[in-house]
Amino acid sequence: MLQVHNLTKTFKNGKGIFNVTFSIKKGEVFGFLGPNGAGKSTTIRHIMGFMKPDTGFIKINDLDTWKDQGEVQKYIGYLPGEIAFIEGMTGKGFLDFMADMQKLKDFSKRNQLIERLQFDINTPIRKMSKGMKQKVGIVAAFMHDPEVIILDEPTSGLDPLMQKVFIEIVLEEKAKGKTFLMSSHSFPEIERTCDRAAIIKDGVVITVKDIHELQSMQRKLFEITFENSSDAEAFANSNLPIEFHEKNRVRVAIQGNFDQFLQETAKYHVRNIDVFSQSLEEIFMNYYDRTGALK
Ligand SMILES: Nc1ncnc2c1ncn2[C@@H]1O[C@H](COP(=O)(O)OP(=O)(O)OP(=O)(O)O)[C@@H](O)[C@H]1O
Repeated sequence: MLQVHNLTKTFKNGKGIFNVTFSIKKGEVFGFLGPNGAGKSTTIRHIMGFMKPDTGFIKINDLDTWKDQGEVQKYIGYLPGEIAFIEGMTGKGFLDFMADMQKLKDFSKRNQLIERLQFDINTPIRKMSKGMKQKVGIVAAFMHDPEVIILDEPTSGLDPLMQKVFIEIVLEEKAKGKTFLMSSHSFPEIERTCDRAAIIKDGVVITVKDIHELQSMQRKLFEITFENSSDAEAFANSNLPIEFHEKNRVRVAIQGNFDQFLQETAKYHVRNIDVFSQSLEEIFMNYYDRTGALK
C-alpha cells in the first residue's frame, strides 16, 4: 500500500534522512518512533509529496508521491506536526475550507468527529489551545474517509481523555481496513494502536519491529512495598533482577517475562506496587546495547 524506498534527503547542514526504507500493508497501523530531530517529519513531508527526494521514491497505491502528487492526495488524510492555519479563521472556517479542497459531500463523519472530540468549531483558531487546534487537524485528516491516514505526532497537546478518544477512532478506522502511518515519540501511544513500528534516529531507520517484539524490549520497574521487612528480605533473595532493597521496599526490573515475577510476588503480603515504564530513549539505549555495532 505504502512503500518508502531508499529515501535520502541531505540538508545543507548535513542533517536529513538517509536510505529510509520501509513498507506498510493495507489495513496496517505503522508507527514511526524517534526522538526529537530524528527525521520523522522530514520523511512524512516526502511521503506527502511536499519535498523532492535527493534519491529514492515513495509509492502509495503504485503512484509516486512526488511525481503523481495531485492524484495521490485524494487517497490521503494528513495531520501535520504543526498546522498552518489561515489568520482570522474559526475552526469551522478552516474545516469548510478543507472540505472544499477535499470535495466533501457527506458531512456526517465530520459532525460525528467534532462531537466525539468535544470542541467548539466557532472559536477563532488564534484563541484555541494547542490541544483544540490538534482536534481541528484530526477532524480535517479523517472527515473525507481517506484510505491512507498519515499523522505526525497526533496526540501532542491532547489531554489523556482525548488521547483515549483518539486511539478509539484510530482502532475503528483500522477495523474498516484503513492504513495508517503515525509518528510519535511516545511509546504508549504507539503500543496501543500499532502493528509494527520503525525506530529512526539521526535520519537512519535503526529497526522495523513487530510491536510485541518492541514491547518485550521495554523494561518495567516494579517498586513493591511489602507488609513487613521479612517478606521484603525473602523476595529480595529470589533470583529476580533486584535493583534496590531497603526495609520493606524492593525494586525489581522486569523485561518481557512477567510470570516468574508474579509467582514470586504472590508468595508474600504486598501493601503497594508502583510501576515505572522505561522511556523510549531508554529503549533505544537498550537496543543499541544489544546490537553492539550501533552503540
Ligand atoms: N529545511 C531544513 N533545513 C535544514 N535542516 C532541517 C530542515 N528540516 C529539518 N531539518 C533537520 O533535519 C533533522 C530531522 O528533522 P525532523 O523535523 O524531520 O525531525 P523529527 O523526527 O520530526 O523531530 P520532532 O520530533 O522534533 O518533530 C533535524 O536535525 C532538523 O533540524
